[in-house]
Amino acid sequence: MSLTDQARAAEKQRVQEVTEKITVKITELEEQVGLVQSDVVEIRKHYWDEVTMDMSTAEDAVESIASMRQQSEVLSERERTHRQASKTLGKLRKLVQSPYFGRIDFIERGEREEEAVYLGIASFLDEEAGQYLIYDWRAPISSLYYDFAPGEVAFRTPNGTVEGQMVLKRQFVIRDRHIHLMFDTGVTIGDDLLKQVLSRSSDAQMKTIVATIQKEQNRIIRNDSAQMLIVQGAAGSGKTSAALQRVAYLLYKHRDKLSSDQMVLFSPNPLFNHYVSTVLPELGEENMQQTTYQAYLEHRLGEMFEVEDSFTQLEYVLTRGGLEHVSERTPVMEEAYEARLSGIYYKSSTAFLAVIEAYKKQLEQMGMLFNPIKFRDKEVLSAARLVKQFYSYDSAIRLPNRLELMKEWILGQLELFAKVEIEEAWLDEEIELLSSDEYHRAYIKLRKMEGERDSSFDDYDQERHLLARNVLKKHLKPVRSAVKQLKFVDMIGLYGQLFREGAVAAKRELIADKPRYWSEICGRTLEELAHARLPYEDATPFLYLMEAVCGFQTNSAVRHVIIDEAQDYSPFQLAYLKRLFPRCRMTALGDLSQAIYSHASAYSEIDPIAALFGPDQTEVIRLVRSYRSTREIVEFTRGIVPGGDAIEPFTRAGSKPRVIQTTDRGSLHSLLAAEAARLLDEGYASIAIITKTASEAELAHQALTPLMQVPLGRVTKHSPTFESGVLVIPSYLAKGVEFDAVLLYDGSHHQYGHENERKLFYTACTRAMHELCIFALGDPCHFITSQPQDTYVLAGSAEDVLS
Ligand SMILES: Nc1ncnc2c1ncn2[C@@H]1O[C@H](COP(=O)(O)OP(=O)(O)OP(=O)(O)O)[C@@H](O)[C@H]1O
Repeated sequence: MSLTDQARAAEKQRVQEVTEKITVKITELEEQVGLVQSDVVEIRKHYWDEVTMDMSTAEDAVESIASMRQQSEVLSERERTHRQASKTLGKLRKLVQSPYFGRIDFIERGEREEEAVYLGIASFLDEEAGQYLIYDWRAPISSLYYDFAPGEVAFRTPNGTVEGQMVLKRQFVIRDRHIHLMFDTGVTIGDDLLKQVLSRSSDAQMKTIVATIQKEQNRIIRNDSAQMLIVQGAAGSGKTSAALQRVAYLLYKHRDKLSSDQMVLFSPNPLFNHYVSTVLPELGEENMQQTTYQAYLEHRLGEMFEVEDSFTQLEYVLTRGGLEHVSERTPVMEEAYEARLSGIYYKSSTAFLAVIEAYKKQLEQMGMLFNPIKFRDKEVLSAARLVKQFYSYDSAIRLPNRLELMKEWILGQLELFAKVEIEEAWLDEEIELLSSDEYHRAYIKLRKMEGERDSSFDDYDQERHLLARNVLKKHLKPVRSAVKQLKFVDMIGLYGQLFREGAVAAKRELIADKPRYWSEICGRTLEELAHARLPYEDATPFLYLMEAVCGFQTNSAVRHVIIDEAQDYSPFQLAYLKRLFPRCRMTALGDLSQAIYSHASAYSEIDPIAALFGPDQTEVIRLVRSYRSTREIVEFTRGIVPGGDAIEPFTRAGSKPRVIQTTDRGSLHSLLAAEAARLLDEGYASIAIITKTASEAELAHQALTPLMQVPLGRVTKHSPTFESGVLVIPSYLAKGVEFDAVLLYDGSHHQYGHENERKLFYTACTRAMHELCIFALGDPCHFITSQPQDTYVLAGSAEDVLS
């Protein structure tokens, strides 16, 4: 719809006026912030001058404390004002460059006058006129912009629904205070603007989408009713984008009671953390806490074990136990591999979670294991004695509470032990080795105990006793502290017991439906535990058992948990997170088609996740439109996964994916290098050469580096960030991120010949925004050849392509 010249001129004029008003406000605020800052500095500098401290009498003391409190209140009030003003200033500085992106004219039912509502990343009030010149995109009325085309409309407010007519919907692109683009639109959010946004080059960091949020994404962002919001959406459908705008929305809506540090985002890897870390600051909000599940496991178990990470496990699975290139694989090797797969699957299932629950119940009656309490070479309390003590408590008392009683009892026993141990000769030797400092300290202490009498170390017995007590106390400290941390519970033994034949008479029945290769699984688990190694598949069950026995650690401060790539979590892991954050709401975003791990995915059936909060508290939203890739790429990739035909491409055209077949690695590398150079020439900023595994990435990087005209980056699981340019990245680390062009390193049948590699292949291909080119060393895999011929171009042999 074209705008009249008059309308254009009026909008230009308005932008000028609004940015001028914002500029004035910025100047005012800068002054205010400066003043408040000097106040804060002054108060800090003269803090104690203003406080009268006199502790002579009780009354003076009370007065002194009151004066101190008053002074700190003044200081915190100034600091708060400073923080608030700086935050507003930050928002205004963004706003002045691009004050708004949308306008809707709305007439409320029963009213005659229409109101023009301009939407930006924050609201701006003209204080003199008492009128909002810009509305925050998160304000209730702003939802009209995302949800409706002009016509009959309605929006919800805390006081009820407001109905009316939208008579105009206009979009703007304003940069550096100038209107670059402006048009009226009939559809929800004009496809033209979205097409323009999506055609731009990708970036090493994600961008906000507030100007072009789609209706179905708005449902995710503004959902405030579900305790558990499950988003199941196609690759590139905007799950992560919607989740980040949702965080901004919730921070706005609940600004009196919710702060960014009460929200936690679980990301698939540290690289992804960096990738999304600029979205909220771009919207003028502080970032929420960001972590990975792996970092949490490390934090809890890293002291006890060498904890395997999920990527090492995946690498094992994808390289078939590191035997990928071994020509003569024996049946034993094959079996060990299959056994581990079966173990991975079983240990992440809800069936195993139920086994652990049942095991915990059983431990209430029998089967607890303890580490003996040792001091030097003596056993203070044997494991058997601890077991006896444990089961002497009332069996109705919960395990963690009984362990608390045990803890007190053991500390008491250590006191008794110390009374006898103090006579031992080794203490005399230690006393002789005391430094003069330590000796002096002991003397002072003795004087204090003696009531400051001028006693000296004239009584040998007294002196020896005192010094021995000090020395013994020092040596017993680590033992006492281990007891306080419940380290006397033999957690490794307890977990191992689940896999040990006949360890506890009844427990074998706990595992009624044993998975395939059960005895191999048991053997391997016990061996790993014996070497203080914890395979990734054991980490969550181990932690769960530890908490069931010793007491659950919870974090009640966190009110909202967002789990991205939720399909990569097992139902067990999600259940664990739910327990860890008992007061939180959850948003889980996932795509079953990208479930690349061998364990059961929480997304394979919605039921187990819905059960976490109950069906009444759970809502599922599906996104089927894919925004990232061109229509041609989506038409090709959607055929790879079951149910993919439901994925709708967005109408952005590009060229068809190409498949280039070669027969030797030398020409594969020359072709890849030539293709990367061509894409750079065409102006693409980010080009990813995606390999299946990290070991393949290392090989590819080595071989390609000398052939490239630009520096070739390489992403590993330790990379905290990535830059634009050309880089080599293993498929599973490319999750969640995107590139202008993807060159799939080797999509041959040899590399992607197994059914369980389908989703990995799909994930890798769907990282491409504008160009996808798949190389194949030998025959292309059947995930390609089973696609309709017209969805890709087969570029013959290497010679054809080069010529
Ligand atoms: N409403 C929108 N307006 C503009 N861009 C959008 C919109 N929705 C999604 N996009 C863009 O589409 C791309 C994919 O979005 P995003 O990464 O959030 O998808 P995803 O569903 O999390 O993808 P995946 O599961 O494949 O990682 C991003 O470049 C994002 O900016």
